[in-house]
Amino acid sequence: MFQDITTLLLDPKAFKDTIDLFVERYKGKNISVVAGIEARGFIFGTPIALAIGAKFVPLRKPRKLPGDVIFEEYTLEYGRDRLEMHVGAVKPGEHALVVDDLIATGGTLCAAMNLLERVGAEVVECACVIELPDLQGRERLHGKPLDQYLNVLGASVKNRINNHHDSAQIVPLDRRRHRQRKMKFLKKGLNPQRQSSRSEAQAALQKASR
Ligand SMILES: O=P(O)(O)OC[C@H]1O[C@H](OP(=O)(O)OP(=O)(O)O)[C@H](O)[C@@H]1O
Ligand SMILES: Nc1ncnc2[nH]cnc12
Repeated sequence: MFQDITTLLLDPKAFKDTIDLFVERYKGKNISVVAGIEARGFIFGTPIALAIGAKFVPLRKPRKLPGDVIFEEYTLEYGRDRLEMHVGAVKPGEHALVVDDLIATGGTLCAAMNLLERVGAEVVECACVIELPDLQGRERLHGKPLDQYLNVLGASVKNRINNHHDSAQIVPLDRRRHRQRKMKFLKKGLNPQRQSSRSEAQAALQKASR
């Protein structure tokens, strides 16, 4: 199922509640960097960074950042991708929080942590709104705690949001929508500039369209 966070964003009170819950946890914890993962990690990461007085460092998909970058490649549920970070954005010894909307296989968060650790930063925690526990993404976090504030399986915080904000339910979209998105991703893999090889992407496309 594709887990969609845009319903949460439609309700300003619920969105603010969610951000506040992260801020309560991280304020005063000596975190100087919030690293947000493109694209949905930017939505949650920037307000958290502003509220705790940390700088915001975007971790972006290939060829988006204008300066010199270091990068990490990783595998997703369907295909491969790559995250990039500007050289010099994070200094050795800094304390970092990684923020994304969702952890599935953990490949994306693992790549983000590797980038930060390669430049000598310490990753304090990874913060997400949703966890898909069946995919066991936690196991790829190098032992770093995952802090999740709106667990789709019904953690207390999700209940707080869902009980108080009728329009803010996080809803799984139907399988057709998820499949369409997956096909779109795999088609992008047919572009030789992307990380997936042409033959890998074609094989995956055939499998997905069965
Ligand atoms: O735990 P993982 O298996 O690595 O998957 C989680 C990642 O997948 C989604 O992003 P996606 O790669 O679809 O990119 P997008 O947000 O730019 O659409 C999501 O926003 C996470 O970043
Ligand atoms: N099931 C899912 N829903 C939303 N985003 C995702 N990214 C990876 N898997 C996902």
